Amino acid sequence: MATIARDESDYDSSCSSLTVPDSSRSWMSNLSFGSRRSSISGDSSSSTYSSHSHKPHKANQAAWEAMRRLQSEKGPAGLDHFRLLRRLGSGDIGNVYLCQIRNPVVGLPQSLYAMKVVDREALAIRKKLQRAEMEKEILGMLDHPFLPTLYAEFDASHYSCLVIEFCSGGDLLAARQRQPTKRFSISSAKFYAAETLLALEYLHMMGIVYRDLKPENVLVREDGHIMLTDFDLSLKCDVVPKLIRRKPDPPPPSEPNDNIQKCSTPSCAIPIQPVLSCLLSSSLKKIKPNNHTSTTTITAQADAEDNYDTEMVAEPITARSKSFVGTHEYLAPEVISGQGHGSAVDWWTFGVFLYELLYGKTPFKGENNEKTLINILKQPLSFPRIGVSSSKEYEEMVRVQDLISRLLVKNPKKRIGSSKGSVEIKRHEFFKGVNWALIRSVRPPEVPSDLQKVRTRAVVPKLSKKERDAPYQIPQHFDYF
Ligand SMILES: Nc1ncnc2c1ncn2[C@@H]1O[C@H](COP(=O)(O)OP(=O)(O)OP(=O)(O)O)[C@@H](O)[C@H]1O
Repeated sequence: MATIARDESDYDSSCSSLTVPDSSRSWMSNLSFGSRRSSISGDSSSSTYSSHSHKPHKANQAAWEAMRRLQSEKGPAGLDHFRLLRRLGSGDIGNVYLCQIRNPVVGLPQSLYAMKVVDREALAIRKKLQRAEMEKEILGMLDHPFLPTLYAEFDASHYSCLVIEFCSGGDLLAARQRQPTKRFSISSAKFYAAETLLALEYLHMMGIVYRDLKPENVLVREDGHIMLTDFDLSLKCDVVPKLIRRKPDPPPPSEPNDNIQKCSTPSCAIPIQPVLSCLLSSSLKKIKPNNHTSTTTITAQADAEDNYDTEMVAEPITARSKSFVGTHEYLAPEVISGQGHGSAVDWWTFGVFLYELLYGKTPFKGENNEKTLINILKQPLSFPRIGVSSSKEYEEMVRVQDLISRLLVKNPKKRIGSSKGSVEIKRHEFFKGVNWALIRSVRPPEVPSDLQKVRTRAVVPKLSKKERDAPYQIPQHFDYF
């Protein structure tokens, strides 16, 4: 599905992007689409770039160590330190290449990296340079098992190069299409959705609204775990983490699907106690999410004295944007209507994503993009009938449909996750039993086999020997226009 990119506005003062709104909203007539579902965007940013030199959870990685040693021995990384092996893919703002360090440090295994190369001059002409800048800034902030590590970034001529983690397993769209029924089993969908939810949770805690969730943007690592990629449509905002004290969950209702409009937040939740000032405060350092376990740890702490649970909520609820960004089939109603949107768009797209993983299609797809958008605004949610093989599977299906129904609520204020973020969603019955802290140690539904890797290699275009051996490898073939 094609990403849609429109120059409109992110107008909230708490956001790092401020541009002039496009009042014409004539996007329907001038979009172009490739084989991937493309995204729509219109962001800008003037924020400063954060350091990416400290990545605690990557500290033991050979790829990280090799890069660190390269830089300590040869100085700042540059294009001549890398050999580009093949093109992995292209998107709206750049090409991504598989690459290696040219003369690797002796004793360290040769690691593979992905290098995203964007042509700054071409992007400036297309007024998309700020999208690339935003992506670079966000990548520099990330340190999470399900998000990419930025190993190095440098400019070469008018190209900007980002060296990030390479995922050998392709994306979740391709993985879904490889399934005999073109859809995942409930347990596989739960696994991928749970890891994706943790990635979104971390992003929201960092004040980043992702805005372009779709299976194409969820890559599969060599070990079968996921990596959410592509941040050029993301919105960066301030976030105020809070600790909430709430009574433990009541026993589950007998009919989980009986009232989809009912808020999943237990009515016994007590008022929010703001205890943390902002992301930059020193107090936050104690809880800054270096990985997905930190939230869980805090959430699990029970207040033994009065029987309340304490949980941390860091949802950027004040984020506001009027940009028309995303991918048609995944757009939230509030994005289409242009009324202004915030972090709840990610929970809408999470619902569409879960639906697509399970049913092999998105819920509101029409004959064309215009009809899709009308369906998103007007059509009630419905689920196709699919066969289940046991009563346990049937119950799982009821639970997941209930969760999707709560995510795909057209009014963003009534959508699950809109006020407390991921904690509300993680608490839903569908995810009961998921070990959030240890999910990265769970065996994934598929671990990309060697055969798959060979297949991937066969379909990505190879660079010529001359191109591979040339000392400077500034790519010549950007298909921007
Ligand atoms: N880390 C990675 N490992 C393997 N392949 C990757 C990696 N990053 C990107 N790719 C491949 O490159 C393609 C383009 O990358 P990406 O989506 O980041 O580009 P983009 O220009 O931002 O795209 P979009 O038009 O969606 O904004 C992806 O579809 C994917 O196939």
